[in-house]
Amino acid sequence: MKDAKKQSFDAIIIGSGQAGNPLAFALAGQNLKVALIEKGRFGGTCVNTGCTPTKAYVASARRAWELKNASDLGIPNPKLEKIDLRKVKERKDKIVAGSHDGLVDSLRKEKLITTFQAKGFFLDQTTVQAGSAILTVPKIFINVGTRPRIPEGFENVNFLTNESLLELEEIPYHLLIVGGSYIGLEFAQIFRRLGSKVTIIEMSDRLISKEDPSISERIREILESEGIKVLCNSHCLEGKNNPDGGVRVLMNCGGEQKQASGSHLLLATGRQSNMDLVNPESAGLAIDKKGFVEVNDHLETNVKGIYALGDCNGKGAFTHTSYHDFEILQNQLFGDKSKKVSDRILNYALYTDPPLGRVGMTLSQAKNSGKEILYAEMEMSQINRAREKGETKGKMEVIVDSKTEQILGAAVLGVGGDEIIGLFITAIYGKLSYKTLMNSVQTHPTVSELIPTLLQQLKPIKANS
Ligand SMILES: Cc1cc2nc3c(=O)[nH]c(=O)nc-3n(C[C@H](O)[C@H](O)[C@H](O)COP(=O)(O)OP(=O)(O)OC[C@H]3O[C@@H](n4cnc5c(N)ncnc54)[C@H](O)[C@@H]3O)c2cc1C
Ligand SMILES: NC(=O)c1ccc[n+]([C@@H]2O[C@H](COP(=O)([O-])OP(=O)(O)OC[C@H]3O[C@@H](n4cnc5c(N)ncnc54)[C@H](O)[C@@H]3O)[C@@H](O)[C@H]2O)c1
Repeated sequence: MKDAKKQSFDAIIIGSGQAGNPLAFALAGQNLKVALIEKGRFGGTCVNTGCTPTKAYVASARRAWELKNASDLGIPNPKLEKIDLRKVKERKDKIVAGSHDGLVDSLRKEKLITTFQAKGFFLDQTTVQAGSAILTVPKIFINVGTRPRIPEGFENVNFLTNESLLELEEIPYHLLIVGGSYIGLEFAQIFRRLGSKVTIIEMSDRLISKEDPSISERIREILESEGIKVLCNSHCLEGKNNPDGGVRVLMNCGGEQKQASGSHLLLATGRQSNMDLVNPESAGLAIDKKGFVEVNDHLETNVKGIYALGDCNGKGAFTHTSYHDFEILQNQLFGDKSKKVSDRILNYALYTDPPLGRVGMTLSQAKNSGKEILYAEMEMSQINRAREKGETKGKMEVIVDSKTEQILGAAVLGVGGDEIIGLFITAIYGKLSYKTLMNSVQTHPTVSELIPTLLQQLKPIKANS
């Protein structure tokens, strides 16, 4: 590369993810010359192989489920043809292309942004190589995200990841899924509803083990009620190809041995940071034990002028956390410098159906926090709107700090839970007393109208000693 001509910019962004793209436009808006480097598809994981395509599939699977269960609501079940995954995929590809192409078009129109379709990596603290181009800058922003983590034991088996599963054109006959968390559970219900047999294999003693046991149990019940098989406490896994073209997963090599056979295998066992792809050692960047780049509350790495945003810094693992990282940097660079990572309140939704909306502490975390807490829960089956919709699975729960009266956490597992949780998120950000929400009059008939009633039922609950 000695002969390559150096190009200079005001800023380089490595990775066109949920933070990098808005940052590129914000920097250009300040009249800065920006290089945006992307090794794959512009738009990153969420747009191309994450949120957008999976939520499009969730919607198709939901429609299939509604048709199959039409008679529950007094409508005759229609005669259904076999689902053609190519059609479902075509719809998904169109939605993804809409977002991807819109972004690429906007990037093309912005004269101050130069895009590079190549892997970007550090040569030193101010120089990055992208393909044959050598770029030098005073400021570098890393937004390289994560990729599927492939555990040991699967070296000799054909497996799918979230990326390749989304490219299938035939519905798997029997999909084995290793990993019972966000990706595993969303795909399990999607493919079950589209017609696959599905088996989830999870090493923990319960599904989505970051949640409280009672929520994990409810989600398991919901999935099992649709015919999904769940095998928890499955350790020491090994994948093997079957002679018939299928796959099998062997479990529990030390104890009672088990195995599950299927036609396809999805590995949904978490993500690993892409920081190793950027040669962090050439810039002297500090990387933690899990492979994430270390940043402070303002997203600065240990090297002056180099910042890291999104999943690769280990401070978040969602699109909204990555976008918030962009907002923090924009505020730090061009605003009043008031925004920081530690202001963020954890929240997310799991897009099973019904979905789980979650904010703040779980009950177990609140019990361990040493705070005096109030707790209330309500079954979805007690809520008229849920009954009218014929969707009574799940529950709502809320945890309050009895001294400050502020809400510490809430979960809504039930119809509309992904949207309803927003009420609690707003109350927490606004540091509202729970009584403000309790005394509000909510629209009838909604699930939210029962939140004041839920709060009236708060009772003290013992902390863990
Ligand atoms: C199946 C699935 C479903 C999901 N669903 C949701 C959801 O419903 N809600 C939600 O909030 N989150 C969801 N997520 C998580 C969400 O997609 C991520 O949190 C989000 O995309 C992270 O954005 P990011 O900006 O950190 O990086 P990414 O979006 O991962 O983008 C990083 C980009 O950097 C590129 N890159 C990597 N290394 C280099 C390099 N050396 N040079 C150049 N480019 C490089 C990559 O190709 C990629 O395009 C889901 C994830 C998956 C996998
Ligand atoms: N709705 C959403 O917001 C959404 C949806 C999908 C993905 N995501 C994001 O994507 C990321 C990845 O999701 P994920 O579900 O792959 O990861 P995860 O880290 O949440 O869960 C991985 C699961 O796999 C299990 N596991 C790991 N190794 C195993 C092994 N060898 N054998 C058996 N089980 C094993 C773990 O116990 C865990 O339950 C998450 O951080 C999440 O934030 C978010």
